[in-house]
Amino acid sequence: MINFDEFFRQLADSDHPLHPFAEQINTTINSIYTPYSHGDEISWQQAIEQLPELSTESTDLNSSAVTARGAVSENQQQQLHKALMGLHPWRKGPFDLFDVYIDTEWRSDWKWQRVAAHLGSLRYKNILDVGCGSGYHCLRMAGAGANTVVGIDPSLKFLYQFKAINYYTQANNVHLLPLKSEQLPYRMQCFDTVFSMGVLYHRKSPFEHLEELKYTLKPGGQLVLETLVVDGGLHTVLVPDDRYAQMRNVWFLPSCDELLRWVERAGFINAKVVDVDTTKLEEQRSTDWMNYQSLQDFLDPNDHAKTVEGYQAPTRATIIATRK
Ligand SMILES: Nc1ncnc2c1ncn2[C@@H]1O[C@H](C[S@+](CC[C@H]([NH3+])C(=O)[O-])CC(=O)[O-])[C@@H](O)[C@H]1O
Repeated sequence: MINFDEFFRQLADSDHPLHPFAEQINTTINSIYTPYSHGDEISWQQAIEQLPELSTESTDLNSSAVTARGAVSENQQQQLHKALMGLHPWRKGPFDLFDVYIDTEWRSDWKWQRVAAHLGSLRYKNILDVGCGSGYHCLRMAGAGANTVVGIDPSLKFLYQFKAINYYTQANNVHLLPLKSEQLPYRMQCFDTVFSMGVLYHRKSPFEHLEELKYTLKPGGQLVLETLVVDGGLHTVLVPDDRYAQMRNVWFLPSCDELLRWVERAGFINAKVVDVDTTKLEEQRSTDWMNYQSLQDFLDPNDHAKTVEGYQAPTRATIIATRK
């Protein structure tokens, strides 16, 4: 099972920025997470139990693959590979544990490289990563010197993947919780930076999401918002008829200008687009560690500028803004 003891142990310190919310977060987690009520959780737990005991001699949270190194035998590597494969599919990474390289579906390091260049220093910051997946970016934030990183994601399997990784990377200031942003305590106003990357388009109400993000931040805190956009000017928004790039749960894809307007109307200032990037086939692809379909299968085979549904191919913008 996923155990949050270390998180709550740290929150018991009255100086911890999340201290005032400990009880409320605990109540919420208890109301939504009943160990082993998900049919696959036993097999994920078994994968964790099969991880070999290895002693981490060094870690590197600052290079493209989040890395743990140490002495390891060939036998132990095989055991590690097998246990980690028990948590397939691996979507966000890459990771390198004792020379077992988890070549994830996404080169999340490419996104981090595009985004991190515009953030300023993360040193001593308290950070929230909404929709954190396996926690890859959370670990990169810790590598950049963050004080505390809280990642939230409703998908329990990602928490197990993080548990496996952090068993070796041992970043005890990074915590993943099985929460949606809607389930966070209202008006926490305790984070210096909030990331929402790849989440806004999954929300039926983008303004509610922007409000949730705003109230997690201290006044003057920084929003880092990454989401799918379309070409066009102000007042341009795509609402797909049904699926978008085969995804069922995609709702609003604004143009960059329209997105900036949303962010400012939601109560942020100094909003600016720092990056726009059309996802390349090399950035999101099937690998041994994610052997289902991937971007190539979601694009028009005759015209990679379009999705199979005929929409603009996935293009993502990153916006940085400040809470008023
Ligand atoms: N309401 C919600 N609250 C919190 N998380 C949510 C919610 N809805 C969906 N998610 C979670 O948001 C993540 C979106 S993926 C981005 C991962 C990472 N950030 C990345 O930038 O690579 C999308 C992509 O593939 O880019 C998933 O893990 C969902 O479970």
